[in-house]
Amino acid sequence: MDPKQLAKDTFEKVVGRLAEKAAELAEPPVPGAPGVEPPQLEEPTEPRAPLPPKPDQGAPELRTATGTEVDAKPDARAQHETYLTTSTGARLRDTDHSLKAGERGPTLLQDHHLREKITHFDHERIPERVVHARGAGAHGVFVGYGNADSVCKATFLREGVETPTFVRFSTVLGSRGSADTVRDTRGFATKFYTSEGNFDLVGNNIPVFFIQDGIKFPDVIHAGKPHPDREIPQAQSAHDTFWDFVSLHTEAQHHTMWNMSDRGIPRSYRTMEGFGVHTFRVENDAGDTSLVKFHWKPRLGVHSLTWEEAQLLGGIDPDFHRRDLYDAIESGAYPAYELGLQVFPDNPEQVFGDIDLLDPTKIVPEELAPVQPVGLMVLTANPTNFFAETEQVAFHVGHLVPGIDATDDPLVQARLFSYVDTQLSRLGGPNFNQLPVNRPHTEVNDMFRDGFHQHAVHAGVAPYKPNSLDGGCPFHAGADLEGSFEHLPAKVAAGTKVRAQPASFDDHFSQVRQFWLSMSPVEQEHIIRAYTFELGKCYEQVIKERQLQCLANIDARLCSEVATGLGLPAPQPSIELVDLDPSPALSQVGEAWPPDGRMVGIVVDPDGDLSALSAVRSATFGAGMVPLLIGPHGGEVGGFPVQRTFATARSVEFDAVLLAGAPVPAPDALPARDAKAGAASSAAIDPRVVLLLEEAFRHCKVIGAWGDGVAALEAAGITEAPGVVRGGSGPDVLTGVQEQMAFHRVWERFPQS
Ligand code: HEM
Repeated sequence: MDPKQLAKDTFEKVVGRLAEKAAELAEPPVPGAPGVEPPQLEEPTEPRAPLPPKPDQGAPELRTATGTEVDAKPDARAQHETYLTTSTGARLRDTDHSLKAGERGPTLLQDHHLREKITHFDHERIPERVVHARGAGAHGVFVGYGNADSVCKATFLREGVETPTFVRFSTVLGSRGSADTVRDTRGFATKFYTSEGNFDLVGNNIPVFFIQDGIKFPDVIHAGKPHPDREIPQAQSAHDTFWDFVSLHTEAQHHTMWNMSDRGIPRSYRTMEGFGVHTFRVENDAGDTSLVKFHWKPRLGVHSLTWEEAQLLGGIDPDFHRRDLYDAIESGAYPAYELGLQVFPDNPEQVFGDIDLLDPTKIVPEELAPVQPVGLMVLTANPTNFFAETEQVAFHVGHLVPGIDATDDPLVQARLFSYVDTQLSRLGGPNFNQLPVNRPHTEVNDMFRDGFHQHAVHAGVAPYKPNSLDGGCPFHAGADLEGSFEHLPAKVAAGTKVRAQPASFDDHFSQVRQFWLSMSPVEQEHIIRAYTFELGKCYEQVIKERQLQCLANIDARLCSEVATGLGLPAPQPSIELVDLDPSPALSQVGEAWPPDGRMVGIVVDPDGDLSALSAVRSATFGAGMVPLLIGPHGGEVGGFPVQRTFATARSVEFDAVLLAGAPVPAPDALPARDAKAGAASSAAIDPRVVLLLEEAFRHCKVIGAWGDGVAALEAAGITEAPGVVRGGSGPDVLTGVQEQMAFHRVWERFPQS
């Protein structure tokens, strides 16, 4: 079957089932799901703010990752019952007043409820993750296509097998409360609750890593985190220690180049690729092994913010990515990602051509080894409780299932140690795999006993094997070993114990140059600006000069333009530059993508002509996009709910802006800016709308206007330009807008931001 059709059918199957489930539950239909009519127009559309408390949705196989007895038991504390209890179940009459000796007297030590309540509160926080502290999670389902069988016997990849998943997206450097849209790598960690135990694919949105050996992980993280004396800057790489590290450890240059590209500021978690980074070894039913790299490909394409958008969002909506993921799922615009494999023959050297597959600072270009789709994941439900799920989820690269094994990549080897070690202190003891979000959906019989937060009541007297007291010796004759996990037999290169790495790890620049040469002109421009900004924030001259030397070893123009921006001379390369073939797959520009789940802001004027509004909203829903009405005030306009007001809306939130009217400022509003020559007076249009349009235009978004909306466009100084669709009926304008949105931005209008 045509691979694109297979992905479409699988997506429609999963989403269609959710629509049926929604209908069964007599909930509002899921906008965007195939076959689902646009919602009742008088109903508020998503996202609402603030969202109401979540009702029990009664769909455990899709809603929760666990399906365990803990979830099944009603918990009075979570059910908003009519009475409260202590933690041991005694009913409380009053939780608002402490027990005192008289109304104005001192509080009594006897007040157990006061002490219990405050003590529990005092201990609510756990340590944040040492890296990737800021994150957002979602539940999903993965469906295998079956074509991976020829290389990998893992059951979750078999045709039609459905496996629940939990995904946590994250930034790396910032603390738990930091902003989402900073320039950084994004984590993309997936837990598959397979029938053979949990498989965790703990990846990033960048396919290479800063270091080649995990022993340097504390060093690179110390360099990226805030300076230890002042604890600034937060969630930034634009500071001396980061650039000191990456310019001294030139193996980091490849990852750094990806960070400086648009990949460092994704539009959304929904429009981000994911990479397992390391090479894994897989085995098929016949026992043949191959080497593979895992890729996640978002169904909506790979899209980024502009730098200015990212900065604005840091102030306007620091939760932008978290909110975007949550709202998209709530509104039925389910994020979907295809899992793909690059497959390489297993060979003793573990190389593919000239590329060392054990070096995590190298990619294998897709043009040399295509990414073959093997299944689709659809994120179908938000967590019910952030702490219980997103915060307590514990991923581990060692959570492998039969048919998949790690390789000798020295980075993954250190990771195999690090994750459980950090989780022991983060989650307060050794029993965190009993937490609902971490618990496998298979039976567990691990003979691990006791320890902090032990929830299981283990029966028996012989937690050791073999034994002759607890009825069985499963590892002896007759035991069912079918389907057990085994490390795949791979030859280990024998040698002397050394602290050293192979010579093949020494090339730190050729693939960085390849990335640079694969970018479109506008992407190259963004990269130059990013380096210039970041190095411009460094104080130490020697660090800037050393990084310029690295840039000279990547590309002369890149180096000279950044050097000009810094006011420094551009050095000559210290190595011979190698021109690898560019890899067009690395560029984000040029391909058309479906519009599903895109946010369309519609500016309305309560006093204007609203006749096309209903049809435009329906058509937007019908195309799988989310229309958000932007009005001068809250409440309703033309019978439709206003989701954003001129005070709360900024163009950065929208993928396209439509103008259904030309709202004038309120009579008592501050005077607007001067009218522009040759255009309608901007003073005639609410200045907040003018700002919205100016920004949308500057950020190269598609803009559409009809009726009076055209006058508003002109008031913002926007006339004929690529990506501006004006005139005709509202639905016609939407059709034109939708076609151009397929490319995410109007690239011809760059560079302007
Ligand atoms: C290819 C390189 C790497 C990738 C793709 C990667 C990815 C990730 C991701 C996605 C997370 C967040 C997991 C979550 O959402 O809970 C994470 C956390 C973490 N990583 Fe890595 N990482 C890499 C390298 C390393 C290395 C080399 C080490 C240490 C030797 C390391 C140690 C950690 C630790 C300690 C955490 C926090 C885990 C927790 O508290 O649960 N990582 N990593």
